[in-house]
Amino acid sequence: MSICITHHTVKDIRFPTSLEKHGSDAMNTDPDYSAAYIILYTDHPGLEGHGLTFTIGRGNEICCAALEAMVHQVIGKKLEDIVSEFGKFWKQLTGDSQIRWLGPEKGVVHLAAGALVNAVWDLYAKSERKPLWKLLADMSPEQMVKCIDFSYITDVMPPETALKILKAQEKTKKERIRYLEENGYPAYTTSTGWLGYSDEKIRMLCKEAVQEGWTHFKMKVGADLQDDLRRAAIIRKEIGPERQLMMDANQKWEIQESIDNMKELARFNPLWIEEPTSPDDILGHATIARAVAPIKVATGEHCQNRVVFKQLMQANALGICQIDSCRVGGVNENLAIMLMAHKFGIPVCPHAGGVGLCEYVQHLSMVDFVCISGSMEGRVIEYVDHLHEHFIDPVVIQKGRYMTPTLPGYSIEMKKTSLEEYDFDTGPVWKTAKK
Ligand SMILES: C[C@H](O)[C@@H](O)[C@@H](O)[C@H](O)C(=O)O
Ligand SMILES: [Mg+2]
Repeated sequence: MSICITHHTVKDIRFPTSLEKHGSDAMNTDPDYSAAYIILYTDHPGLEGHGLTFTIGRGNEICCAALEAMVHQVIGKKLEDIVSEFGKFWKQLTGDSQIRWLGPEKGVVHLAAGALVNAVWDLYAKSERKPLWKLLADMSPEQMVKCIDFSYITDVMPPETALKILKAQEKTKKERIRYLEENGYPAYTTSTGWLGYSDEKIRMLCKEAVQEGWTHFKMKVGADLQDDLRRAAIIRKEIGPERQLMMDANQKWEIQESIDNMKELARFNPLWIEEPTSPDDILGHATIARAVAPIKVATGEHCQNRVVFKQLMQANALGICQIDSCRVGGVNENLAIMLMAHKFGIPVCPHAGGVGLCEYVQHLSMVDFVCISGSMEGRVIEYVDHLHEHFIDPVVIQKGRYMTPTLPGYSIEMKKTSLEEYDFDTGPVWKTAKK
């Protein structure tokens, strides 16, 4: 079937999550979970590609403007022409000779590229009538390698090495697909530990989450050490010594401060410390990693692109690789990052604290399991319990595990009513709030 992308709509969608401090952390104290949202229409009525990139409020309109500036690259194109040379298309999109000056491959333009690229993948998966993870799982190693732009990473991951890894997993792929469909993929919850929540609320949410079968919990730290120690004690008491506790400082600390604070917090036996300091400080992360071991250093939600991931890995600075579905340029770049993580033996535990990110990243971890690492060992997908009701194909969690998505697409399409109500320009929710 030949499909042509004919036109598009970009929407500035925002949810007032800051009102109840959902999603709050030491750095981001009042996040309004937001999405620069794009719909690609085709010459087949009803067949659309949806994609979004996540921001936390003000500035979402800048991502929308970046999307408008780059969407010409897909309008009028045939889907089959894009996806048959997907890696080449990706390079052309992110390498636009004028827009590239705004990045390259970082910040607003790369966030927007993520939304656009993911919308094309959503359309591709819908046209093949498969959920995205299955579309990728069914690809041959050669086809998957063709989706990747290997620029700047061939010293670590040349296409031949990628092919070798994928071919090695090919033989046992079917067994893993079956296992995944029966058992789902392990997850952790962040929703019990947002920084703006009271001690009572945290205690209550932890009790509930233990009842629901969660085994891994993440808490926010970084605003005040004494508060962190008190809250960690509450959470550890509620979840007991066996369940895992992770900590996230959202870039708050200096290098020495990270080391000193983790010495104190180590008594609660955390599995990892996430984003202790600036996401750009590769050698700083390496220093922290050496000092706080065996506690691991996790980062990625603000990691600009595959090149920075590569250096974090080369510098032994990264213990947990937190890919993000739209911080980098979408599915294609994440395939490259997951391949590098596999080569370095680093578990991929995606970031999903935002709107739509759980819906997105579940597919990526499933592809990692089926095609790349072949393992769930030491791997958990983040889960946050917010805003899933706005999606047509929301995530399904059972006993602290993600169940495999079954509807065609990338699970990111929002309901029409939600897109209308939460539109920052015209939606009733914001008309009242702005008054
Ligand atoms: C502002 C956001 O909620 C962040 O706090 C969130 O993405 C967080 O860093 C996470 O790891 O989930
Ligand atoms: Mg985080």
